[in-house]
Amino acid sequence: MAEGISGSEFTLDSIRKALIRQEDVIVFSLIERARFPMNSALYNPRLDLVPGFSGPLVDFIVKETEAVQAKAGRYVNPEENPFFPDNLPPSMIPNHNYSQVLHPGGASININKAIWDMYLNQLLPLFVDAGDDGNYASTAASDLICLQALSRRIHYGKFVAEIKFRDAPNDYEPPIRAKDTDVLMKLLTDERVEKMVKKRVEKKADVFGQDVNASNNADIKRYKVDPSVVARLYDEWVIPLTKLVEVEYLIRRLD
Ligand SMILES: O=C(O)C(=O)C[C@]1(C(=O)O)C=C[C@@H](O)C=C1
Repeated sequence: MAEGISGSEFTLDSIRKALIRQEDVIVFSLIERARFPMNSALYNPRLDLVPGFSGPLVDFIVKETEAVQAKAGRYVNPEENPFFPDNLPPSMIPNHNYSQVLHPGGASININKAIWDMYLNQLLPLFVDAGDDGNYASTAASDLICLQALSRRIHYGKFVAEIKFRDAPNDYEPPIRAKDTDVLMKLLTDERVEKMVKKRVEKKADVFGQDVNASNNADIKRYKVDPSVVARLYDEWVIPLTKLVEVEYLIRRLD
């Protein structure tokens, strides 16, 4: 299991380290997706490109990929949430013993629909060029890597919330019982950490995404993904959605 959750080392610090590591994956996955143009035919619900399947080609590719991964046990891992959870086949492999640190109510939280809409409708147009190069399958594979990385990071809010609850049950229990989401949101918010996260991801996009030039006269930096887009991704979507997952988790924590 990923760093931060494996039994003995379940602390806010170790979970934050896991979130920091996931930033690298998110930034690199966006850089990979930026190799392809928009390829909007992939997302068009009116182009029935696959005989017998009605819906956008990206849905077809993601559904089929998730089905294979489900059979290989991907969604038995409490860190993973599918984008198309209906009718997923069960795992065919022997169960791995994932440490069960979450409250059982956490399993029902899946906000992938919101992540999908944000990614396709708001984020993609900010960092890919217009155009169509016909590489639909590769583009969709890239999209899925981005989506899964974002989904894993945002749903990590369940683990963050669990540790915050365990660290201060007396603070959290009254607003949980009162179902007071505003108080819960205030309790779990750490503005200093949020500022640091946004600054760090912008820097990572700057370092990882620069076009590297062998000559020294690179006065003008060119980026594969604009660092300000990555900062905005975290500011407008990743952090708010992680907090939404945290609140959703806490509300169920005493059920
Ligand atoms: O690190 C935490 O304490 C978190 O809850 C995670 C996170 C984030 O999404 O980065 C969300 C809320 C906090 O205000 C700070 C950071």
